[in-house]
Amino acid sequence: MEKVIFEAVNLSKEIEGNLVLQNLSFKFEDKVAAAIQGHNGSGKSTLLKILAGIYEPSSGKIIRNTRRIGYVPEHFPENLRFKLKEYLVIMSSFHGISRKGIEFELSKLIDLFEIEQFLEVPLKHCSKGTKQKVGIIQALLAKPDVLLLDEPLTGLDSSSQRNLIHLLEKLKKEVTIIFTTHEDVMIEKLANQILYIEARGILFSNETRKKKRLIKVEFPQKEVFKDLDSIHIQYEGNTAVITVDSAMCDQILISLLNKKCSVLEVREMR
Ligand SMILES: Nc1ncnc2c1ncn2[C@@H]1O[C@H](COP(=O)(O)OP(=O)(O)OP(=O)(O)O)[C@@H](O)[C@H]1O
Repeated sequence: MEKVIFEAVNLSKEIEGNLVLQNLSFKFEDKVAAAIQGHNGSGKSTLLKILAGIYEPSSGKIIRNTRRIGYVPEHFPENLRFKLKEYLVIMSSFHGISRKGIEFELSKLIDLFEIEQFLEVPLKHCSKGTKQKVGIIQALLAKPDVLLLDEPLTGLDSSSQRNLIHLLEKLKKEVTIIFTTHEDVMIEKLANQILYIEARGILFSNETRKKKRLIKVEFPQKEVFKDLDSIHIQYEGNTAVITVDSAMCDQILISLLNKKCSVLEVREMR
């Protein structure tokens, strides 16, 4: 079982007399890539701000079992006079990175996000996509274990969207990513959990796409699977392809090995 990093229990949030979120209960596990979905005004950004600790619930509770949270708001500040690199150096010092460490940390992220050619460009002249990357880099400089992204694809053209999704796919191996979005492509590529908020703030559904693993084994006889009847098994001659929740994988592997099965393949599925 993965560590639970956020748990909401009957969480409600009222802003200026308006009940925005009502009685939400959910969990996010460590290293999840979770999408928060819902119509305009359903409360997605508000929920993200609660996860970030910018807002506290009006009632109910939120348990944050995190070390450090990186939050990237939907809109990067307008009209910043700093040049891109100058701005990131200033942000690094806010995060307590030593002068010596700054160049090293920044160069890794500058390479990863491919923004080398814009380092001396004033931020107010950078494209929306570049500013979005700067926002994420700024959050990553704090070495967060959780990255919260509010509508990261808004305003980006389709190639910048693909580019950013690709980066996030790399990052999700290292860090928990929770994002709000209206873009199906982002959910399809990244999310293994979806939290859906219905209008008027009521949680409509909380669909969890659990991580799955595929196990391929050679088996002596079909009886070895008789205790695994709730698990999806596809037979090909004397090999079987079994789909299991990742959390159950080790336990099932041990049981199959004990029953003289030969394991041919184990891999993560999306
Ligand atoms: N600071 C605030 N003051 C007053 N009302 C607010 C504030 N923040 C949010 N709200 C209200 O809370 C509701 C939810 O807003 P929120 O921005 O969380 O929705 P959202 O789902 O992120 O919307 P969108 O998809 O349009 O970005 C809206 O009705 C909004 O007007």
